[in-house]
Amino acid sequence: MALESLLGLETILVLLFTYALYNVIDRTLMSPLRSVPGPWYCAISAIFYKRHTKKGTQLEWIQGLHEIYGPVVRIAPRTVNVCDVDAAYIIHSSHKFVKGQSYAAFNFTGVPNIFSTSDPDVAKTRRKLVLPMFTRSAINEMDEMVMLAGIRPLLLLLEKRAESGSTADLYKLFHYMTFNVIGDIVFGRNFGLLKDGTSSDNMITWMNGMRILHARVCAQRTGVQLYAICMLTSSITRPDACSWSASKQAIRIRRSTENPRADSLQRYLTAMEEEKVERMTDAEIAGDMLMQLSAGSGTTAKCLTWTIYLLSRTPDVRARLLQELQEAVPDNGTEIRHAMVRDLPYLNAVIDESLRVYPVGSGGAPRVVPKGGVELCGKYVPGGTTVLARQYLINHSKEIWKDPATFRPERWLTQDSVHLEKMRRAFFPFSMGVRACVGRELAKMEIRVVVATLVRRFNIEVLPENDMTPICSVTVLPRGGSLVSRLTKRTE
Ligand code: HEM
Repeated sequence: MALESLLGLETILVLLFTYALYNVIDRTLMSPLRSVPGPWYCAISAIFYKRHTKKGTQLEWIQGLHEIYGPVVRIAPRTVNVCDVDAAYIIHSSHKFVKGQSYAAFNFTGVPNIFSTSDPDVAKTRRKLVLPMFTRSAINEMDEMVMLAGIRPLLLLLEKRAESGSTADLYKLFHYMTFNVIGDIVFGRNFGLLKDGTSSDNMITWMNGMRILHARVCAQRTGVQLYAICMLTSSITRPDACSWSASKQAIRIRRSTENPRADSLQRYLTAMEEEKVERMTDAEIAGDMLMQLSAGSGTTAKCLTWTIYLLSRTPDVRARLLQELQEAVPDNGTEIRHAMVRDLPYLNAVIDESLRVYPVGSGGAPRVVPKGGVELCGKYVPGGTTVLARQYLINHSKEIWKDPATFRPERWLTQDSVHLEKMRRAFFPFSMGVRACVGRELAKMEIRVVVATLVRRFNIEVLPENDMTPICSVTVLPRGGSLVSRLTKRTE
């Protein structure tokens, strides 16, 4: 009888209740994070954070929490978000705060790459190899390759659409263009995606590989472990395998080529020799190559999408930009090259302002607090806690920016040098410090030339059918996933 009651439903309920109570006390009253403010339910469970992450609404949700609780908020039992520039510098400027476990989702070839590694030594070595790929001088030398693979075919296609009066989904075409560019300079193969807006070179398989990556990252972030089981099926892993074998093939071909051209892949292989990095496997090299494709395509394409969208909503800004471009490139038929527009102040202000309003790389950048903990904005955050200093939230902080939601490029041209310095310090859309973006110069080059060319050559009407509500996944993107527009050629 006694045994029966011991194993009975009541006992199980009591045990469950005790366990739940223990967890609640452990995560609230006993937790070393107890002094960090935040809603009580976030201290107990990560489910609320995960739900918003899954829906893509975490940025506005966390923004709301900061308005209530201040610059440091506990958003999950072991996760803290900070909306403070000094705290962001503490987190990102040294290798002490390593990347968290969630980055393992980017291990395309089964081993860590430049982006996913949490080992500071590996990160330092890989950055030494990758940085020469995208320096200013490297970009200048690759100018013609970028034009040939991406920008010229895009322009040709858009001119055809303008002539025929049909619409163009710029969101899709910008992705094709950025894929083409990385394909050419990193893999030595032109995907030819913009020939007729469709795929050659088995592009659909490549794209699927990227989509799978995206799903894998989301699954990891939202805790859907079941996804891992699906990943075991060969039909799903095939595109990954395809991208990997294509990368290995590119390395093999390059190594047997006698006079290779000076592209990104070649700069990487040369840096390997110069740095005497001998023990890297093909999987590691292929991982770094695929990382460029993943990090360098969607981000740039989305920044282009947001910039064209924002310009379509602000005729005054568009008119001022056009005037600057007409002065810089008087003949409408001239092909715009990077050197012609690189230093145009208003064009650069437009791009910076677009990256301020929609910092596309603001998906997270979580870091782990080192042993011994850290003080952020006067709050002690213990070692092992995941911390995030999201650029989107800092970019929309009323303490730094006047009318933060308004797209106003003029703010970057202010004569108030103190205020300008404050804005510049708070502005890090390419991240900052030891793990900052290595592809920034390439991205800026593509964005400058494409925005300048499109605004100089066309009148662009963005159709109202596009759902441009920003959502946050790995990047900040429009919910509708399109920018269907009608282009007409400008005559002067
Ligand atoms: C508008 C375009 C771009 C934006 C906004 C952007 C933004 C960022 C951000 C915020 C990070 C830090 C992410 C983190 O720590 O989790 C990052 C890292 C990185 N980006 Fe970019 N990126 C852009 C374009 C590119 C391009 C064109 C490439 C290369 C082709 C590239 C390659 C990388 C790599 C390899 C890293 C990892 C660096 C490291 O961990 O050491 N990105 N980027």
